[in-house]
Amino acid sequence: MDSAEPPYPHVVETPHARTEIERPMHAIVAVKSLRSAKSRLAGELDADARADLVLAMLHDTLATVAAVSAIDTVTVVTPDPTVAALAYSVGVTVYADPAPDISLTNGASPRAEETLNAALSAAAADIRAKRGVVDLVVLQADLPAMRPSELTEAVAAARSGGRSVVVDHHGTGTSALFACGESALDPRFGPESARGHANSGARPLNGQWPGLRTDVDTHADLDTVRALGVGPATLASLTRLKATPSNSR
Ligand SMILES: Nc1nc2c(ncn2[C@@H]2O[C@H](COP(=O)(O)OP(=O)(O)OP(=O)(O)O)[C@@H](O)[C@H]2O)c(=O)[nH]1
Ligand SMILES: C=C(OP(=O)(O)O)C(=O)O
Repeated sequence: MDSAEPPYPHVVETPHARTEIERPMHAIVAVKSLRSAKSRLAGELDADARADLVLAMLHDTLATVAAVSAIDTVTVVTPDPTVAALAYSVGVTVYADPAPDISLTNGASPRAEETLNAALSAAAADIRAKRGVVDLVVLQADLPAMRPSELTEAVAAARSGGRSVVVDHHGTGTSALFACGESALDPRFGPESARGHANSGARPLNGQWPGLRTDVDTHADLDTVRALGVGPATLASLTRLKATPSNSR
């Protein structure tokens, strides 16, 4: 981020004219246990550094979502008490990640994406059981360069109906999955999820949304979001990481 810029240029409320027929939109953000988070960065960052970065990116992602008036509420689904504490501290609802149903996996350990998709489906069902037919968006938790204007535009495009997907910057993953109206969420996160969502009927959304499309899994992704400009929590975390000799690149 250019030091001449204001500290958090992307958290500026974006104007959104709510029409009478619009349903409330609820965001769901999943975060796994900090102990196992960001394993693809394990070669360069130790567990404490990865946890610090995950919390910082979550903080910035939630701040951006909070600045989008088209999104009414946010639920963080997580089994992790530290993540839950952060979510509570910024006024977000927490849905405790249900334990994986081993009976569905014949007693074998479920694959990572099975537990993620099960957690997302359970959170979505809980929200709709409590609030009726509402529009839903699952957002990645690691979108530190996302701007409110990008998310506002994506929400507007998704409102035209059904299930839709924001494909990530690699073209293979999913940054956001929308389920509007009566549509089931039917999450298919995991490897090649962009194709999984499109093949199951989700409409890919078009838009110049580099921040929204850049979730962070690798050091190359970190370089990309740095170049786009990250929020203050992520910037501070990256500064702390740089200051730790064992984590320098
Ligand atoms: N609540 C919940 N969130 C999950 C689960 N599995 C993954 N997630 C979250 O879903 C998002 C994408 O998950 P992954 O790409 O598998 O995990 P990651 O920590 O981002 O990165 P890697 O460990 O490198 O795969 C991240 O925000 C994860 O924290 C789960 O079982 N429960
Ligand atoms: C799980 C996904 O995200 P990631 O890029 O973090 O693996 C996905 O895109 O479906």
